[in-house]
Amino acid sequence: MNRPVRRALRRDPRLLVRLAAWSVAETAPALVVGLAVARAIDDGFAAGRPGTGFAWLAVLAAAWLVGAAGARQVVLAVAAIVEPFREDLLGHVVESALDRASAAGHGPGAAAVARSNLQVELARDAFASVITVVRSFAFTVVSVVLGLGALVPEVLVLVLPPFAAGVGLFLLSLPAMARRQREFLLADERTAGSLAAAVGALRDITACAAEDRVAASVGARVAGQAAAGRSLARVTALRTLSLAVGGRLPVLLILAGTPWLLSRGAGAGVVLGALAYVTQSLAPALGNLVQGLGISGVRLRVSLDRILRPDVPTGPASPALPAASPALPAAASGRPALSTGPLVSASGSQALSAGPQPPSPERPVPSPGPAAPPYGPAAGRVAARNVHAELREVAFAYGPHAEPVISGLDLSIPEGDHLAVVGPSGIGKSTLGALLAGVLRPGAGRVEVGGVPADLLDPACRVLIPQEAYVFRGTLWDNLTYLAPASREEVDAAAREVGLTALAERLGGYDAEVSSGALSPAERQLVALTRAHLSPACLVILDEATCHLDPAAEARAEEAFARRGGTLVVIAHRLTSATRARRILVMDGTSVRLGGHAELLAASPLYADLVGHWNPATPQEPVL
Ligand SMILES: Nc1ncnc2c1ncn2[C@@H]1O[C@H](COP(=O)(O)OP(=O)(O)OP(=O)(O)O)[C@@H](O)[C@H]1O
Repeated sequence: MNRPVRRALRRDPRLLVRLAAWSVAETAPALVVGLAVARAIDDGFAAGRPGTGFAWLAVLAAAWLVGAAGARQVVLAVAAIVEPFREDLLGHVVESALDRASAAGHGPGAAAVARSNLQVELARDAFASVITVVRSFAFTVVSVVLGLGALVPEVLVLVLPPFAAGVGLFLLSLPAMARRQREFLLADERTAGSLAAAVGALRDITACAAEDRVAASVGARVAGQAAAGRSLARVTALRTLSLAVGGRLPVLLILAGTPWLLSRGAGAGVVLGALAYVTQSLAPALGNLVQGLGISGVRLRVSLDRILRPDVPTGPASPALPAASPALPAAASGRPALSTGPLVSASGSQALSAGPQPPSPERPVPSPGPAAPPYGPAAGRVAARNVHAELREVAFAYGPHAEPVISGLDLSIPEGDHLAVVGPSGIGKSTLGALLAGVLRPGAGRVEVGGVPADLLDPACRVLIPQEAYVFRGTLWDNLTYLAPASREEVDAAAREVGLTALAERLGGYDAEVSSGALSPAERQLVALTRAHLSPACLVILDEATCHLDPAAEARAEEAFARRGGTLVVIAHRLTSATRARRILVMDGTSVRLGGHAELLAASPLYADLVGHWNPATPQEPVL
């Protein structure tokens, strides 16, 4: 770790000489302050010679000017040392990235390089800060010792021992402090990283009903950070003690030793001058050292560790959610959970396996239906005997004081049903879909699927496809088989059924890389629909999942799901969806009505009204 630092310091000795020379100028006030105050009082104002007093104060003012000019040059000299250090580290980062990329056989990861660059900037700043602080401390101490020696050498006996004790205490506590500061820094980053990951994955977390697990995981990070903070606070007390001993005790000793100093011929000005040296120069220099080394030194170390030894786990710069992604259950929404890893096929395939056999990529998806075996639950989830959905006295509101979107709803959806849900926009259709999928929990009443509360149901039993379909960066094949492994024939068949074949060919086959941004909304919907079609779920909820498709493509996709078996709930975007369904649920806010198309036309004014706005002769249907 020290190599780049040593290299930077040894690169050009002239730079160090220049830095030292300007440091002398910068610390001119520290050298002069006590002397000027003492002489201004003893030889000037107290002796009735104000001219001499002002002259000494002018000397002090001149020293401040010299100090200011010196400080400016010091910044430039430090930059001259630090910038090559930065370039050195940058070169290392780029070379390592290229080496790793050529070893792995792909281009350098831009994100990794960007992260390392950030570490380089942090290391550069920390290095500059450490040089500044340590150098300033050394020059200030020498200046103060010289100044006190010139003023009244006896006072050194009162100042130096406690000051040395304070510095000693600080140096003794430094390793523990650095360690704990570093642990706190890393804990802080881990908390921020896991929070950022959780916020970025909120949709997936909700879809997978993984809120409790993610909250526990983030909570553990927060608790870890709190513990690191407490532990740091304990050593910080030592730091405060070292400041008190090194910076404040000399003041007390000078005050207590004033009679002694006066008896040795010192005047009141000398005592004041000695106090000025301690309070204006020595104590601040010690404070800066303690603060600067304790924080910047640790930052320098952590950053250099990350740059030079990226494989050493010093704490992720932007860690993914720990443990959450590999174990999250299959996405109820038909979307992958957090990562594009292999998790979903595992949980998705287990869902229908009657026994403990491992999932096989070639194993055909059993056709769901009343004779389907009990669904094996994902971890922490409950198996359902069937997917008969039952809603009893269900009420739901989006907040404790919000108007309920759904209230007193009773609904029975037998296994194998094909139900269309229609109603005006904002009436609660998606809310009903989310309750059925277990993504939302009812405020009152029960929503059960196969006798199991919907939110506790094994996610593999049902799939909810929302309006905005989710496609992750990866191959088309990975996107399609995300919820369950499938053979080539099965994928071909599902693609044909749903209407994805032409798109798959146009993209260049199943191995083509796809991403959300590269596909149109309709193409994304086709991918998500085919993925759901391939899944083992026996309860499929399409929440306007075909809204971007043209009417013919929508009809084809819906019919494919109707033929697929299992229970199908279509939250209709167009009324044609209703005419294809076996039963239609009309939601109108205060009540719901269930029935067939003809029956509802006669019995539900709202349904008749919705249909009345729709002229089947024109392609323009009312949007629900
Ligand atoms: N997350 C939420 N927080 C607060 N209110 C919400 C939330 N989601 C929906 N709502 C409100 O709940 C009501 C029902 O919304 P919902 O999306 O279920 O209706 P919808 O019938 O599906 O509408 P659309 O056909 O426009 O999609 C609306 O008033 C909506 O604004």
